[in-house]
Amino acid sequence: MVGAPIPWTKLVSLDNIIVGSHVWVEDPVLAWVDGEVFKINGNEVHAHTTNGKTFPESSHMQVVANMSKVFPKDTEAPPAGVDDMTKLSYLHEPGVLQNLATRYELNEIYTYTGNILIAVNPFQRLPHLYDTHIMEQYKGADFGELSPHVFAVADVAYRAMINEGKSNSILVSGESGAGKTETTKMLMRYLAYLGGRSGIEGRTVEQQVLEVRYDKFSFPEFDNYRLSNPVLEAFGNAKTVRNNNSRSRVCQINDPERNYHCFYLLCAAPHEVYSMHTLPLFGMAYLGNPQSFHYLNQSKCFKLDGVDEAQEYLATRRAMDIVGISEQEQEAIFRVVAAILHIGNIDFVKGPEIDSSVIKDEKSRFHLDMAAELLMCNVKGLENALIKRVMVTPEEVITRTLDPASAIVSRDGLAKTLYSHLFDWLVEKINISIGQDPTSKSLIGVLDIYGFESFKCNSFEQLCINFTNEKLQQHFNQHVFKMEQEEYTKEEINWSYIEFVDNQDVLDLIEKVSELEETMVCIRLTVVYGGEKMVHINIIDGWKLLVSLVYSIKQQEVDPSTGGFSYMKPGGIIALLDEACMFPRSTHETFAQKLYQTLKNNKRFIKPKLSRTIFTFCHYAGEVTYQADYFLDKNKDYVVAEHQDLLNASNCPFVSGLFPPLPEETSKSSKFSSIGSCFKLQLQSLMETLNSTQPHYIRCVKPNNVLKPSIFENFNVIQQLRCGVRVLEAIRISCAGYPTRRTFYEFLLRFSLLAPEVLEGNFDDKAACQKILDKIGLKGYQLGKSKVFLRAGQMAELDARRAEFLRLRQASVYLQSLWRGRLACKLYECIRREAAAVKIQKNLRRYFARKSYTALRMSAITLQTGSRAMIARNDFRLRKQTKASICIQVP
Ligand SMILES: Nc1ncnc2c1ncn2[C@@H]1O[C@H](COP(=O)(O)OP(=O)(O)OP(=O)(O)O)[C@@H](O)[C@H]1O
Repeated sequence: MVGAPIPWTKLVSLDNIIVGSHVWVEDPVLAWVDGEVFKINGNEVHAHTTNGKTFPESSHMQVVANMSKVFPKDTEAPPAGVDDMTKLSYLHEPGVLQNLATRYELNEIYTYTGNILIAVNPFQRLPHLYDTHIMEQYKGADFGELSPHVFAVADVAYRAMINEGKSNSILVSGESGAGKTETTKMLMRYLAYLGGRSGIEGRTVEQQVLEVRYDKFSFPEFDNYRLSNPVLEAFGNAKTVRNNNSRSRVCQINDPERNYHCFYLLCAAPHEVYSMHTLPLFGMAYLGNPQSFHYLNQSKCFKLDGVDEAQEYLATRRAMDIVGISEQEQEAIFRVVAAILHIGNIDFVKGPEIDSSVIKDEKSRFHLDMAAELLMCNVKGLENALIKRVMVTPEEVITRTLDPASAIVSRDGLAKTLYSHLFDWLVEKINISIGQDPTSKSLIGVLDIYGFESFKCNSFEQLCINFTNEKLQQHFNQHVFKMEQEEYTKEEINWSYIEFVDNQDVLDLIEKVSELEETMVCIRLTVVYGGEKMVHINIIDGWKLLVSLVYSIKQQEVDPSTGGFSYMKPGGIIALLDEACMFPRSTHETFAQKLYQTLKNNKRFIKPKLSRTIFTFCHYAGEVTYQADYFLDKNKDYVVAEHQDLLNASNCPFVSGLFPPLPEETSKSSKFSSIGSCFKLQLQSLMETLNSTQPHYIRCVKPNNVLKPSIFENFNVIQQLRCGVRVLEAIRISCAGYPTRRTFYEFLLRFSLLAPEVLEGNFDDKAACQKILDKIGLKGYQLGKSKVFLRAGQMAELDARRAEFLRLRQASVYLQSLWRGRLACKLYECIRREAAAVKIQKNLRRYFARKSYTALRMSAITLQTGSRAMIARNDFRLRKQTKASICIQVP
């Protein structure tokens, strides 16, 4: 189901933002800052934000934001973040950003969004993440059981291939420097580890795996394929700047770019190599200083920091040996490379006839001779192929001369043709050498592809790259949508009304074919125009689109904007471009006019005011303005018949093999084949391959532009999440359905306080969840087999209710505590008084007790004293009487 893009504001219900809510609000410096709402005035939300960076002197500030720009914050999110974005209570941009930033700070560079892996470039080696011990842990582990990792993705793909015999693909994307190549290497290494090391034909599995197939995108001009193999790297990679607006790199480069590495490698090749590989002509390929070649000295950048080109040359030769390129073939390859550089140094001056040219001087002639010798072709033939053209008309064969400017175009055309055929040969050779097992029914494809591009100046290359990304975006949308559906099916919930955003309209704008092309495989039309006969043959043949034009019409009579084919209803830009390319009088201006005229009512097409050659496409990732200036030249991939004949007749079997004779019909009539159409077909084929596989997505994110560790630039990352990495797109799709899922247990843990009675006695988790949701009166949610599925915004609603409940509880607890305090105070007063009374009583009692005791004691003592005195006196009297009687007796 297709619908309009869903704005974020709709995805998270805003009704639940109330005073006291914790929220995210937009910030000009940090993108998003968190805060607490203290006032709501209509649509205005007033919040205290924590914004140390904007106002370092005060950690708190107030902001007023529009309700639509305020998102709820999960105050209960784990401090270390969550390893899967779908575990976030609120799936929105600030939440996702915060989670990635938190994890990045802890060197947790991988995070899942469902099955998609997000890899944030650490810009520092983290060897502990990739050692054999870790590989062993991920081997066979369930997805999601261990921390997110590239190994987990590779493992799933590998298991699916081994256990179910399914083909799998892993799509790695991200902008330049985001870590795609590193990620791809890790994937390859892990797959090689899983595959063991039982080498086939003496090569290890790792060696074989690390040589990637590149049969789908074989235009070296486009940097949209990744080259892990050193051979392809040398021939298909060049140093580029981000704002790469150059034309085909072989003939023209911009400072500070470089041409393809192989040119510099050959210039730096050590002398002894030539003598070691002493094949007759190889010594001639010695080039010396790159500065002396026109194709290299247009830029002042000749060397790459830290790269020893002589060593690289030897490494490339060794890699060529490994992929089975013979010594003779290697020699021929480098002869062609050298010849291209010599061809670039051939200059022309005006010849004696009108509109003719001749070789400029002795120096140019030297380079002409060198080129002819290296290509092993006739020197006069080469000269003629550069300065003359043969016109074949039904009536006669006319030879016409070229002026110096046209001769230079012809020269550069020859150089480009040579290079592109050489590159195609290498791709083919390497693919054969990898040698897929013909009996194998399944594969794992790793696609490392350039991300969406939008520069100041965007040309045909950017259109092709963005076209690719539109295609992959559609594939991604459909895949994520499918995954969602699968989850819903698994949980047995109803999902019929889920919508997602489709970009088919942008794809139509680019690739839609004209109505005639759509319906016919072979069309032959004859139009009488200006009294002359014009035949347009359009053949769609499997993967190859050959557009042939045979005309004997007086060229000036053709309307350049329509080319006379006004009856053919054109489709998208590629069809319009092909049409323009077929007419000699088309210019970039007439092409742009045609676009304005044909696409003026298209919602995705904008004609900037006052512009004559600029047009804007509204891509899924944003608007991109293209300059039509070089579109026609860049789209034409024609092999000039003279060049074709010359090189086919070369005495070098390798060179002549690069230019096999063309089929009879084509050789006569076909001069132009469209890069755009070819690209479209290759892309179609790639999509078919991808559609036959189970895809896995890895999205690489570049956290900063200074390429340093521990720096997380919020705006930079948001931009990538929105456009390049498309994580937010996945989230959007997910938000269109039931973005929040919680297992019954998790749900009860969080929300049972809203209906504590459901937990009394023995209870069933699902029934308890149902009771809670019924009590709250939520509509539109679904209960699956193990999870509660909530619509966008419902989590916020539940949280708001929970927060309200918690606030009420908090308030009543506060009141209770206040009253308890007062009661306690009163009680204390009583106790204090009682204690005082008891103390007084005690003291009095003691006093009286003491007093009576003392009196009693004194009485007793008095009594004791009296009685003791009486006894003593009696005793004394007795003794005295006794003594007296003795005295009386004695005398
Ligand atoms: N997982 C990683 N661990 C450590 N460093 C990394 C990792 N990923 C990327 N890097 C660092 O980032 C740099 C750029 O990464 P890489 O070359 O893979 O980017 P890319 O996306 O392929 O860029 P381009 O498209 O320009 O080729 C690497 O040279 C490396 O220093």
